Amino acid sequence: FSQSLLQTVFPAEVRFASLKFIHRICNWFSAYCYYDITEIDGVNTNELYNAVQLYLSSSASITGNRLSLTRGLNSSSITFGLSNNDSLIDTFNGVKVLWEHVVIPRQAQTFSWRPLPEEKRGFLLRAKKKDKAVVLGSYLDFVMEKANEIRRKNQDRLLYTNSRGGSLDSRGHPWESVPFKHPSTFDTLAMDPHKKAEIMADLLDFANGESFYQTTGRAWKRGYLLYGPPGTGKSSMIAAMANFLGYDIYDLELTEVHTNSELRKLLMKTSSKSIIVIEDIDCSINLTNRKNNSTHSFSPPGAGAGAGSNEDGGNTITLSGLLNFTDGLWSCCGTERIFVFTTNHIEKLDPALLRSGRMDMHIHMSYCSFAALKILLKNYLGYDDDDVEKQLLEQLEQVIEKAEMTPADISEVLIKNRRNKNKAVWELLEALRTRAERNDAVKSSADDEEQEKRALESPKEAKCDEEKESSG
Ligand SMILES: Nc1ncnc2c1ncn2[C@@H]1O[C@H](COP(=O)(O)OP(=O)(O)OP(=O)(O)O)[C@@H](O)[C@H]1O
Repeated sequence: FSQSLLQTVFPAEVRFASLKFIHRICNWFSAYCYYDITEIDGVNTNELYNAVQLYLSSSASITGNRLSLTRGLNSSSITFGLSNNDSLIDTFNGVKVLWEHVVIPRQAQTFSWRPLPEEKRGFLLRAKKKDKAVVLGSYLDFVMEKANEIRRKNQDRLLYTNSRGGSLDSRGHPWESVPFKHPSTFDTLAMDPHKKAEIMADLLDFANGESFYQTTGRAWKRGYLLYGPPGTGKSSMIAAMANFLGYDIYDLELTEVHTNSELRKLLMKTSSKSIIVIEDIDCSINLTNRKNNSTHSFSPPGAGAGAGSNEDGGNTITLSGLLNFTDGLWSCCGTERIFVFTTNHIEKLDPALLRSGRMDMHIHMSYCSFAALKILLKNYLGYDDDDVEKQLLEQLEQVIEKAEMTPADISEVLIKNRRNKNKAVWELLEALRTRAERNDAVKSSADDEEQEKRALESPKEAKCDEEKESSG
């Protein structure tokens, strides 16, 4: 009765104005301010809504009692989220804020050009008025940043390769991609633990070094040169680096790139937080010494003898083009990028590539050491130090260096007998011994040859010395 009386006595405009007035007074005295972050902002999806949802998924997974679980397309992990109309308190730099996930049914008659979700979703952020500056100034930026990080971690990373002959795909992109699923990690990588720790620390320093690179005025990039015999784990190391940092990999096939400008365009289309790899750099292009080549140009194998005459016109990549790719102004079109070159023959590389500052870290991937062998025994057979007889372990240690076997060779022996662990270790010892003996034999015959050569040369040398003395 009162409601209908009020409605007849007071017109709608008056009621609306008085409600607004009461609201304003309440707001005036309230210690809090509120922010609405709706899922759809007009007709566009609100990026901030998605970011908040992801950000809260990290805190909700720890503290929430009731969570909504989702798993996105192309993702291998489950994300947690706040349930409908649930709330959660978050703290940032000592400032407490409350997040509420508000979900209300959308009115059926709402008109829109595109189909809208049946529910109207949004986040309500409540903060103290005195903390308004912190919330608007840095908290929301922090939320966006954190969400990007989580998105990168959740999403499967991609392995890119440049398209054949520099052709573009349907989106006009020069890179083709597939999900990157290589299981290699620093735990599975067999190498000296100190070296491994050093590389991991270097990678972490790089990834967390934004302010360092900014204050020193250096481009935020780093170069690694991996060298060593085939099968020592260079590719596995690259995969481990990507898995460790959560970066995408761009596997650059240099033989498919014909000019320096093509190389630059490829670089421009790579994203930040990525590893750009050129494997077997000594085989990819004909890297002869610059001094021997007046045009400073190198043609991919099969590009023809006269290809070096015109930098961008012919089928030519120059060493300077490659160095510009990693070093010059173009290398900075994007941030947080790692360049990795691999080679089996470091001696074949042009000194310009090896000069200090060009490749920041040279990593020698060597034959399997005893420390690396222990990692392989653990990975393949589940053996710890105590599980292998002490004597057997000592025998392995004695021959491993002499045998000069790569981790790939050792893995083969272990895989073959992995159902019979004891047999696997004995067979490995046998293989190591055979290799060590063979290497000893080769070495001693090489020594003999050297001695014979010296003996043949020595009479000549003696004669020379005599002549020198007499003329002196
Ligand atoms: N250091 C290592 N730790 C663990 N596994 C290794 C290691 N080195 C080699 N392997 C094993 O051997 C296989 C071949 O290794 P990988 O391709 O990484 O060697 P590579 O040095 O890149 O060889 P290439 O120079 O021929 O490309 C890998 O699949 C891995 O299983």
